[in-house]
Amino acid sequence: MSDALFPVPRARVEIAPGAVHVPGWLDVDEQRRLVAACRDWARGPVPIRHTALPGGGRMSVQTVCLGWHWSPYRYTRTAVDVNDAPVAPFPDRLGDLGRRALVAAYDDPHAGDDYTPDTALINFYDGDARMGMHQDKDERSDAPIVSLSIGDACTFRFGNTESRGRPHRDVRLESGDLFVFGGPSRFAYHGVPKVFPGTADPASGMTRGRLNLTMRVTGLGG
Ligand SMILES: O=C(O)CCC(=O)C(=O)O
Ligand SMILES: [Fe+2]
Repeated sequence: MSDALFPVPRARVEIAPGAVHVPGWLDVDEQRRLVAACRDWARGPVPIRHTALPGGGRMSVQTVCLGWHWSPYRYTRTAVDVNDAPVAPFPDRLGDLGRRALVAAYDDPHAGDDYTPDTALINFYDGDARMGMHQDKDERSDAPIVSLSIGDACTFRFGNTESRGRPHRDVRLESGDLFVFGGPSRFAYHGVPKVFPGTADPASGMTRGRLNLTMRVTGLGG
């Protein structure tokens, strides 16, 4: 039976209360469109970069932001640690995608009604890039985080709200997967200990590396 004629809802997997993994949520056309848009955003007005850390190091991941610029550990309207350019606006169609994502993840037609993300962080992982366990806590809002993955698969480690340590669950995120964390899981520690090079399907638009886009509500207004 053809998927196109009889679309079947994707299975949702609840990883923790409020944290849901929806495998294969984006179809390949949506993945390709998003990759093309991310390539544009990566060029400027703020070029994608390895974020400098206060300790002197740099993140192995490369990041570019929309709506608000994130640098450790705050949001600003201009790229204070790059070229001081105003960041590209947060596009309406990403907000629409974010609202659809909540509907799918929480299996509730109204889950996205009041969701108005105003920033996106676009992360590119190549080579040995990874991301240590951290909380997304520079936002002044407890609205859910919507995370989309395209390209190489990775291990996404989803922990607890108390510490970087156990208990945690390792989830393999593949191209097109959606992961939402909100409610009691909104401030859970999470990270990406491993990316699996060469696992990307070129049909996704990514020939190498992993792209991750997270949408957030900063709660900063204006
Ligand atoms: O790449 C991912 O899946 C997670 C990214 C992340 O946690 C972040 O940008 O804060
Ligand atoms: Fe994060």
